[in-house]
Amino acid sequence: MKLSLSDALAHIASCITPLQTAETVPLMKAFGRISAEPVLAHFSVPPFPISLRDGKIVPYGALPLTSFEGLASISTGGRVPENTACIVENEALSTCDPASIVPEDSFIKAQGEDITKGECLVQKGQKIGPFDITNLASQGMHTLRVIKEARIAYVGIGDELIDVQEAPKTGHIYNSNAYTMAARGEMMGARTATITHTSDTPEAILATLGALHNVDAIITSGGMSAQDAMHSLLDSGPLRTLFKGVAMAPAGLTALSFLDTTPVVHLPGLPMSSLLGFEVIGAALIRQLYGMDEAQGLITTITASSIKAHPYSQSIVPGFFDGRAFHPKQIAAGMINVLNHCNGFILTETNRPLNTGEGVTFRSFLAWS
Ligand SMILES: Nc1nc2c(c(=O)[nH]1)N[C@H]1C(S)=C(S)[C@@H](COP(=O)(O)OP(=O)(O)OC[C@H]3O[C@@H](n4cnc5c(N)ncnc54)[C@H](O)[C@@H]3O)O[C@H]1N2
Ligand code: MOO
Repeated sequence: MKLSLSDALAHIASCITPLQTAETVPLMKAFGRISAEPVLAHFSVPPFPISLRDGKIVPYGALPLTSFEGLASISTGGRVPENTACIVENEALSTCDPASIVPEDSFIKAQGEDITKGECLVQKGQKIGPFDITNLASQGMHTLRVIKEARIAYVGIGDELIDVQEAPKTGHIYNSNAYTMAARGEMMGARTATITHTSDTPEAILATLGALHNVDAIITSGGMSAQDAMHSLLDSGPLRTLFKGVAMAPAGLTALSFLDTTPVVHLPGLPMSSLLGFEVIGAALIRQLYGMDEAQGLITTITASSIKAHPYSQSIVPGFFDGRAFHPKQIAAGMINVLNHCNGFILTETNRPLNTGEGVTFRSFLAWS
C-alpha cells in the first residue's frame, strides 16, 4: 500500500533533523544561504532625516515666508536640520509663491523610515535573497552566521550505468539522472558531495553507500523494480525503511530510509520518474535539512489544456508556464529530452482530471534559484 504524498512529506518533516551546524561567511557568500540566527538592525536607516530633493530649507521660524532669498541650500541625501518646516525643491523657487509655503514632510525622509534600530532584518531559517543583502549591507554587516551547506551524495544504481567521461559500450547508459539531480540540488542550495554509480547487487549497493562519509543525505536512482536489489534491500536491513511507495505518478516507487543516521531517498531509475520524484521528495528533503517550511514561490494559474488523472495517485505534471497559463508537457516513462522544455510542474489531485481553464498551482523550477 503506497503512502499518500502528504503523509510522505509529513514523515520527512518529522523524521529528518534539520542541520544545526552554523558557520560565518562573508556577505556575498551569504547570498542563497540560510540564516542561522535572527539579524537585528544595529542602527536606524536613515540615521537622521534626509532631504529627497535639491532645494532650500525652510525653518519653522521663517514662516510665513515672504521670499526664498537667504534660505540655506540642501542637496538630495543631505541631513535635514531640526525645526525644518519643509524643503522647497529648486524647480519651485521661480514658480511658487513664498506665502503659500506651509509645513510639509513630503521631501523629507524621516529618521528610521527604512529600518528601525532593533528591527529584525532576517529571521532565523530565512534564505538570504538579493534584497536582504541590501539591508545587511546598509548596516555594514559584512559577515553572516549561516547554516552549514547540506552535502548530498547522488548514486545511480544499475549494472548498465557508466560515468560521463567513460567510453560507452553496447548496453551502457550514462548516469544522467545523478548529474541532473546534482544540478537541481545545487540550485536548491545543496552542495554535491559526490556523483557515483554502483551495480545492482546488495553487496555493491551497501559497499557504495557505506563508503559515503561526511554527507548529510544520499539520493539514489534506480533498482527500485520489484525484482531489483535496491528494492529488496529496503525490506531486509541494514537500511531502516520509513516508507516505500508514494501515491504519486511517476516515481510511485520512491522510498525513504536511514543508513545509520543519514537519510536516503530512493528514486526509481526511469529518468522522468527519477527527476520528477526528486522535484517533490528530494526538494522536500533539502528544505527539511535547512529547516524550511512548504515550497516557496507558488503561482496560481490555469491549465491551457486538459490533464488526465491517475485513479490512485497524484500526478506530477511538468510543463511550461508562459505568464498566462500552464501548458502541460506530454511525458512517457523513460523520457529524457523533456524537462529542458519545461520551467516547472504542477501536482494534480488523485482521480481528479482537469479541464482546460481550470485552476492549478504552478511550481517554478526558478523558485529555487
Ligand atoms: N513488471 C514491472 N515492471 C516495472 C514496474 C512494475 O510495476 N512492474 N514498474 C515500472 C516503474 S513505475 C518504474 S518507475 C520502473 C522502475 O525501475 P527501476 O527503478 O528498477 O529502474 P532501473 O531498472 O534501474 O532503470 C530503468 C531504466 O532507466 C534508465 N536509467 C536508470 N538509471 C539511470 C541513471 N542513473 N541515469 C540515466 N538513466 C538511467 C535506464 O535506461 C534503465 O534501463 O520500473 C518499471 N518496470
Ligand atoms: O512508479 Mo514509477 O516509480 O512510475 O515512476
